[in-house]
Amino acid sequence: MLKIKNLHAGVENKKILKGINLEVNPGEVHAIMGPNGSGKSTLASVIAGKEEFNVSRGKILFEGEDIDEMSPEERAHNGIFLSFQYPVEIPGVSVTNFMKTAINESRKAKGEPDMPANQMLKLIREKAELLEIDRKFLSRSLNEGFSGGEKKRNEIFQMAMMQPKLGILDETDSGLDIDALRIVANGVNRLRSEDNAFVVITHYQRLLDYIVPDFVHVIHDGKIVKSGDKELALELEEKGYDWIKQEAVL
Ligand SMILES: Nc1ncnc2c1ncn2[C@@H]1O[C@H](COP(=O)(O)OP(=O)(O)OP(=O)(O)O)[C@@H](O)[C@H]1O
Repeated sequence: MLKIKNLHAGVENKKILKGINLEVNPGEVHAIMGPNGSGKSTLASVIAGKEEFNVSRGKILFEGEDIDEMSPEERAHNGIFLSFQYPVEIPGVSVTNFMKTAINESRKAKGEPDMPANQMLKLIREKAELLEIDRKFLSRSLNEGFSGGEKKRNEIFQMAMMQPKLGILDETDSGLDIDALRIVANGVNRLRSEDNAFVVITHYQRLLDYIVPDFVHVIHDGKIVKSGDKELALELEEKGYDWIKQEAVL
């Protein structure tokens, strides 16, 4: 689904990613960990197409297609979802209405008609139930006065509604408490299927007790320096990152 080959990217004169290789197949969950400032969020942003970053070398293929020229919106319409890409607060626009607009925009971009109202309602009900979201929450103004946990719930609800092929969750600086951790983990677990894939960027080994990843990768200084399974996350929890940094130098 996603193939990243020798990706080099940065901002202006600063090189941040220095040769990332990563392959994500349908049905897989990949966790990305690594010390502060190693390039994790940048990787998420570059996959999503955020314009402040430049790709200087390498390629990102999504379903076999080079996405370099695609705008963030086109990438989203093609099935790439990045959490918190649009953390906007819109007074007077409910969570539900925002989602209706987002879904119909995406359909319009693909040349499809608006989703019929009854189908939309069914989808909203189904996803709200799946994620145990209270009806009252759906009528609140988007992000206005949301607590950290409510923002997470909204984000996971957005992901559920958009039904992306690839969901990228950047949890590195989101200050997840135990409830938010469960919201994210349950959301991913319930949405996981053989047809979609998730990349979860996190500092929280604990999150990976709930979402069991197929692969764990460690980024250091813009490169993936170690990959393994969930045991690697436990090892990192125990030993920290120094041994990995030393291995990377050797
Ligand atoms: N827009 C930007 N302009 C300048 N430097 C940036 C920008 N975005 C990221 N960087 C720098 O690139 C490096 C990698 O940042 P990034 O946010 O990708 O790291 P991270 O691994 O996600 O870190 P953390 O774990 O602290 O969230 C850092 O040195 C950061 O200061």
